[in-house]
Amino acid sequence: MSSTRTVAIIVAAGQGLRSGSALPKQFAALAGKPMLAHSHAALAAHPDIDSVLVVIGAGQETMLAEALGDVPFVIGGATRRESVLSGLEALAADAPDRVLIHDAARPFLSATVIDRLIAALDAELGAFPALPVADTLVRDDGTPVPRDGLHRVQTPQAFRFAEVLAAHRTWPEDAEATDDAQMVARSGHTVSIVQGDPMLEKITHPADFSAAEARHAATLRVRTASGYDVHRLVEGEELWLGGLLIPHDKGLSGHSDADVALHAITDALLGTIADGDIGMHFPPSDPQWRGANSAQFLQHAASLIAAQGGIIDFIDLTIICEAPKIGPHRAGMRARIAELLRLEPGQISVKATTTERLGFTGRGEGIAAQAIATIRIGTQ
Ligand SMILES: Nc1ccn([C@@H]2O[C@H](COP(=O)(O)OP(=O)(O)OP(=O)(O)O)[C@@H](O)[C@H]2O)c(=O)n1
Ligand SMILES: C[C@](O)(CO)[C@H](O)COP(=O)(O)O
Repeated sequence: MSSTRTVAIIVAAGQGLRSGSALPKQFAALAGKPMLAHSHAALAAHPDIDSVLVVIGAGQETMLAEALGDVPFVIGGATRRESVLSGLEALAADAPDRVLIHDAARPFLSATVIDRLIAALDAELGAFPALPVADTLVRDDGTPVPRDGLHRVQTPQAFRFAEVLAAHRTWPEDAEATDDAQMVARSGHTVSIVQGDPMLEKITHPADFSAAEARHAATLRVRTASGYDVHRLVEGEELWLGGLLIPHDKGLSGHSDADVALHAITDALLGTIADGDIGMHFPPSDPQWRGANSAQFLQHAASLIAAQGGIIDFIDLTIICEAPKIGPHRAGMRARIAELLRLEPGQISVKATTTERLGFTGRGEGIAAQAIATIRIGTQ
């Protein structure tokens, strides 16, 4: 194990005014979680990064806690440069060897880019990712600007800690600097370029959100999983099925409301992320789930998928019973399940079959349900 200590700073103290977002953009939802949570997870999970410090604006503490829970943070300043300096100064008392400085506004950070930066730091004082300019460049009056050797600069930017701190501390107040690499370079140090990543595009304007969602969706892979459940039909119980209370002479019995259809879908969703089954998340032995509305089980499974950046594409549910007739309730079930999963009814299929009076369903002793869930999710 290396004795070199590397810390990451994420600057997230901006207001995101150009983004048109109701929340400061770094806390706005993107691909199922707050934008900041994406790069924080990537940095925190990297084996060469020892810790992550977030720099937020004054008054953004609650939004940070909602986005990431209890994580180390400091308060930044009125400009990006001031926010970076706040982060560096907070680390200075117990200075790491190396620091990566990253914009929260660049959410999709891969381990590969971090690897490239860390490798470059073995030989250089600093390194940053960049992409060559591919478009023709012109000035306002249409005069072409030669694009040879021009790059679009991204973050994280990686430095030996002492050098970047000194560059920030000595930077003239009135001098302009749009990133940290140019500050270190102007102190006379070599800062090298590593290959950037189109996924690291900065989110600045309103249209950047949908473009980022589309870039993220293109990286996802399809997964399917099935769920199956059975509950006993008894007299004296309400019948909850597919999220609806259905008039019937019997109801399903179980520890919760026994909505066998929602249970099958919940298990199918959990299956797509290989996260056990409904009994593991909501043990029948736990009294808090006695009589519980199964909608919360379904929504919990959906939230686990969203937390991994997954997208639910389709649910196919089959209810197996002799009675009640499902046809009259099909549209209501599709609408309710769609509402609970924040999908469109067109993404929910509800089918029903009898077993020709055979077996426990045929004798009306119970209802069975099976579901297949299809989602898209990242592979990392
Ligand atoms: N005072 C500031 C300003 C910006 N940033 C951070 O620097 C990154 C890049 O800045 P930018 O995209 O310009 O974000 P905002 O300043 O929030 O955007 P706007 O200028 O539209 O308000 C963002 O992660 C942002 O949160 C910061 O930490 N402190
Ligand atoms: C640091 C940066 O992301 C590198 O491209 C960029 O300079 C930030 O600029 P902003 O004007 O603070 O958004």
